[in-house]
Amino acid sequence: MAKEKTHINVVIIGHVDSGKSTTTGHLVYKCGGVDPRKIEKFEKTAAQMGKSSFKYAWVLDKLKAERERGITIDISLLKFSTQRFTITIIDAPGHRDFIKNMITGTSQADVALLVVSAAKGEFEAGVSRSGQTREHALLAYTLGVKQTIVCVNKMDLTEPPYCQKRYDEVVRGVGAFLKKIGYDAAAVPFVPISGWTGENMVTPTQKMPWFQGWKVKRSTGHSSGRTLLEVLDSIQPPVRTTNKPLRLPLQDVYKIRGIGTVPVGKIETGVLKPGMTLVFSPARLTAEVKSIEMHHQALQTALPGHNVGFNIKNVSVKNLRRGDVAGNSQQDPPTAVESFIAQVIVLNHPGKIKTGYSPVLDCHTTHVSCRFHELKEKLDRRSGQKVQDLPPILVSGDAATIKLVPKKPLCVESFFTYPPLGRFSARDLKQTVAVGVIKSIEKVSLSPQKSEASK
Ligand SMILES: Nc1nc2c(ncn2[C@@H]2O[C@H](COP(=O)(O)OP(=O)(O)OP(=O)(O)O)[C@@H](O)[C@H]2O)c(=O)[nH]1
Repeated sequence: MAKEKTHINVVIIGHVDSGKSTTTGHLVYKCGGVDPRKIEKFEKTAAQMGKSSFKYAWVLDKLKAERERGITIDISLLKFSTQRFTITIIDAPGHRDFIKNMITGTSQADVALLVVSAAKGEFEAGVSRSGQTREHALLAYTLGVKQTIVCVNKMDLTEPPYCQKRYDEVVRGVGAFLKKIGYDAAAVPFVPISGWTGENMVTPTQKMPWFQGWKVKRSTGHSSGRTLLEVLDSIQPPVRTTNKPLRLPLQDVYKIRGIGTVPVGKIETGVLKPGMTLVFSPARLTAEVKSIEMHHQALQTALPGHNVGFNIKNVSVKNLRRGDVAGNSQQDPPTAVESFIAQVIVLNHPGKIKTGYSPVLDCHTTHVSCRFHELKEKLDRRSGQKVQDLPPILVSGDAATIKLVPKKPLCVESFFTYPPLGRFSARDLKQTVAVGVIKSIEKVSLSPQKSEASK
């Protein structure tokens, strides 16, 4: 039996219309992740509607519609295999509520594929102050997505087509702000492609002889790739924490005909098995796991990194929601927090931040408004050393230790104990105003409610 390939979650991010859906749909199609008959059907329908350029983008949307009809219990929409990995493309968020969905999807990812258009004016729009290219890269970094690959897309639309000068210009622009955010620019590969024509996606292109591949620095030495597929295959397998207690932030909860309540999400730490009794926090519910599925296959042991759907007994779908965290009732079960202490960096807030400020915090899959209860100390941004006790205000660029109090029930963890549940970004005025790492939590001292049946 062939050794099972490592499982990797990839989230596709980038400015509106940069080509995320087209590139994703075309890549999965070329890697055999989509039934060719489906593409033919999409091609015919798209042509009839005069939208033939949308045929690959529809792959994503149609499969999403399938899922929403409740005919599958896992969220992993698109799966395909490369030489080394089984890759799940995490739900590419639609237009509505984009940032929230993008953050939730990103918080589940091991790798971010940042799609940047090289077409005239489109790159510039994406990196402008109102553009999403920069904000998405910042959110991916903050939410702990360790590896990023930049697809320089729409190379067929540069002037002249497949122009090296334009590619170099985009690489310089994006590399500069990735470095500013904190990425090790030498470890971020760039790949010129056309998501529409398929150039340089899975086979080397003749149209860009000037591109001989990208050497990336890895802890295991250097690896390189020329096509998008080769670069995806060169990523560093993520370190999975199986030796910690279970933490599974819910991405969504479905009611599946003939099965019952099915929460879905990515296992961040620990393992999930049928028969386990779970605690859900802050819902304060307990329930037994009946079955687990990933990519339509039943699992007896689900591991960190796995995007799973699992069926639970005696809990109604309306009592659980995105942002609840599942854990093992026998091993450090998750609980809600009264408050938590975090190290926060203020990014681009137009005014002055004082005690009482209450932005929305995005942490793992949850979005909850939290009050800046006490500005405990101002820190030197580089060294982290204290420079002032109880600063009266904070402005852009300041770093501080802050006590935060959630305005609604919230389950988060210290970064040291459970890293994926211990980092957050704060949003206000429709932009990311701060990022933070949780140093300690004060737990709510309540025992979890029994499941409905045992009441
Ligand atoms: N010529 C050309 N057009 C492309 C390419 N990639 C995408 N497009 C077109 O650009 C438009 C937007 O593509 P999408 O894939 O929907 O972009 P997106 O980033 O998913 O868009 P949103 O989900 O709305 O943010 C469509 O008309 C695509 O056909 C490309 O490589 N070359």
